[in-house]
Amino acid sequence: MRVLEDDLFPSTPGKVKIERAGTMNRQLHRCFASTSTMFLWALFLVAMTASYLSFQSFVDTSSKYFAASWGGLHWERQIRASAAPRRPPGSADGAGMSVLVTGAAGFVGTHCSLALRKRGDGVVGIDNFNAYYDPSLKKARKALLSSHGVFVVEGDINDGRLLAKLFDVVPFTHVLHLAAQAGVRYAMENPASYVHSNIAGLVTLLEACKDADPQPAIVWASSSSVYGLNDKVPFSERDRTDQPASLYAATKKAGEEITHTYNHIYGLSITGLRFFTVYGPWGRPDMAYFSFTRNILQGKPITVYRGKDHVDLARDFTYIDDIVKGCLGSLDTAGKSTGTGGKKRGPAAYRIFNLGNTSPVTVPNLVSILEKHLRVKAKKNVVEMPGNGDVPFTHANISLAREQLGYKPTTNLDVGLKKFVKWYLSYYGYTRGSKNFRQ
Ligand SMILES: O=C(O)[C@H]1O[C@H](OP(=O)(O)OP(=O)(O)OC[C@H]2O[C@@H](n3ccc(=O)[nH]c3=O)[C@H](O)[C@@H]2O)[C@H](O)[C@@H](O)[C@@H]1O
Repeated sequence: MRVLEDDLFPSTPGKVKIERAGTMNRQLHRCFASTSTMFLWALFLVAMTASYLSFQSFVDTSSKYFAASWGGLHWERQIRASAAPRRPPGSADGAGMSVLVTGAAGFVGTHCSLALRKRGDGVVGIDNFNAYYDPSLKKARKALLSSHGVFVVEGDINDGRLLAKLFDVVPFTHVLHLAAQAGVRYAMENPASYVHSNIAGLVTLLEACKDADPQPAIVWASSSSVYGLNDKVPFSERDRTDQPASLYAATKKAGEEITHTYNHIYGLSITGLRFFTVYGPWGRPDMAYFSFTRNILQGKPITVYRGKDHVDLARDFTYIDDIVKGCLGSLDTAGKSTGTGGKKRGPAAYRIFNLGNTSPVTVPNLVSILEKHLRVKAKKNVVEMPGNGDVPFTHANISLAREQLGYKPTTNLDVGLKKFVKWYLSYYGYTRGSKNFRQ
């Protein structure tokens, strides 16, 4: 109390100087005292920050290893159970296969996994549930798979440790590789995601496959988009594919070259499937038939692209059940991989097939069919096709797949879209007139 008063109010004017000097001393002293206090506080704060940061990095690192959504005895038991074939003993088509399906919670992945499971093959799925489109649809597909005894691991094909672990737990006979960054036009928005999934992810997967013992046979999804600016119709596997029109197409084409390398060096059996605009129930919301349906029902306009000189765009739209038959046919006829321990022991099959419908339909016709099944007129904005990677038309020649896989598409666009619309209305809970959507 005294010090405080002294400092603030000198007792006699004559002593001001002396007192001031004394005060200054005290102030200096206090100043030094407060500087050292500040220094101590600063030191304390630095120490706190450092320990916080190192704790954070420990949390980050440890979460990679300890909080991963995979691993452990229970997890391994689930994987083994899901991978075990359950074909009836003595069935004509052998013991059944164990298939690792990548992108299992995707559109084609879900349908193929279910079909394999239903005929008694073992299936384990892997999917990263990314947010390219509504992940709740992917979760719903996962729940559907789970109700049929198919286990889906939440993980990324770029995670080499996870893949190695999966091959450690199960000697998969086949890999059906469908995980990819899909979509032609989105490649201009997010090019890196295509490199990440379709190039880096593919290589990580192939590395795991070539290291696996036994090596699995691989069937994977390429795309009709590899034909790019090819204008010779219908597209045959022998046609040129060196003029991609989008980065998406370029990454799929790169995938064909990369898989060839792994076939050549390591003896991996490879089948690449060029899918032609696949559609159907549980489909992808980013695709035109799906987003058109949503907009038409909500009374919103749709944008219909048109080619140069007012030519309509056309696609060889292929129904999902036909694609599933092509995928299973490819798995059934895939020759074995020949390598072991990362070493090739002999030549292995390298195949590429078109899986299309062989009857292209124009986009305005697609819209008319949807209008018919939805019983709602579309509000159409017709605009010239922007230069965003689209190609004017696709048309598959499927003679190779017919010969070697017994592939024969049976569903036309009218029938297929009717089935899609039925699924769409049941899934999103639309009751006609009430516009009661759940999206
Ligand atoms: O088969 C393939 O290779 C590809 O098929 C589809 O790609 P795409 O044929 O472009 O399918 P959609 O995006 O559904 O487009 C279909 C047609 O509708 C047109 N479209 C699309 C969107 C739109 O708003 N308006 C419109 O007229 C497109 O130009 C195209 O002609 C898939 O999205 C790709 O992942 C796949 O690899």
